[in-house]
Amino acid sequence: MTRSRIYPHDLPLVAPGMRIGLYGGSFNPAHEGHRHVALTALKRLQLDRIWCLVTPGNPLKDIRELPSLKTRLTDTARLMDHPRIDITGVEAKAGTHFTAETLDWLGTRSKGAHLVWLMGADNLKQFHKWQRWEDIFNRIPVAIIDRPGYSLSPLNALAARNFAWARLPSRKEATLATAQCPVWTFIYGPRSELSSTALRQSTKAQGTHNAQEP
Ligand SMILES: Nc1ncnc2c1ncn2[C@@H]1O[C@H](COP(=O)(O)OP(=O)(O)OP(=O)(O)O)[C@@H](O)[C@H]1O
Ligand SMILES: O=C(O)c1ccc[n+]([C@@H]2O[C@H](COP(=O)([O-])O)[C@@H](O)[C@H]2O)c1
Repeated sequence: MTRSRIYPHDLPLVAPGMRIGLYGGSFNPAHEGHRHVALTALKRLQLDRIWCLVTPGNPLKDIRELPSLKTRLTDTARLMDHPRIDITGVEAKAGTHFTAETLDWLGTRSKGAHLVWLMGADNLKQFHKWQRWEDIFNRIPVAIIDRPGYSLSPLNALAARNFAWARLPSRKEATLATAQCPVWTFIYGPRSELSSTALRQSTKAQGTHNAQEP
């Protein structure tokens, strides 16, 4: 049993004024670093809910070995296990792989809510490669969560430089959800070393090790 609800094909309920963090990810597999990001955002941005948008496939990643959406939804819910963190596979249903398209699709369906886009600092570094990335900045507040190895360099990346003037200072981060776009903030604080890449590598190494045992 998990306290996070799964919405395989639709969205959780929205109430006017609700502050919702949209947390897109591959979750291949989900790990405690993801939970750390979600809990940090809930607290520091004073959000009501987080929706984990489990992607049908990140357009910038090789998805040939991506586990099924169903597996990733179940595992992410088990990992998050929080009454204010919901898990949805709605992007597959909507047929959107690109975040800008997801935001188009969410438009009328989340009317009255204050949405915030959440991502780790590694994604800020390559954000200018995302489809319509400036459009994303112009339409939704963005929160970047610090990650080991990415505390400084992403701030020199194109997206951060072009929108430097729209950065909200940390002392005001709790107002991000209702601030006027473009607006973004970088959330510093405790960080998690975990990554899906490291977990996949250790699972693979474990498999090789077991296969070699007599
Ligand atoms: N430890 C972490 N600290 C901060 N952000 C994280 C962390 N792990 C994942 N994220 C962020 O969570 C989102 C989903 O990440 P994803 O599911 O791709 O996990 P990942 O560990 O980054 O995976 P991979 O190693 O395969 O790239 C992304 O925005 C990513 O930046
Ligand atoms: O829209 C894009 O061009 C785009 C490019 C790369 C990643 N994304 C989204 O960013 C989120 C994080 O992806 P990932 O693989 O780093 O977990 C996920 O929701 C992806 O769909 C979106």
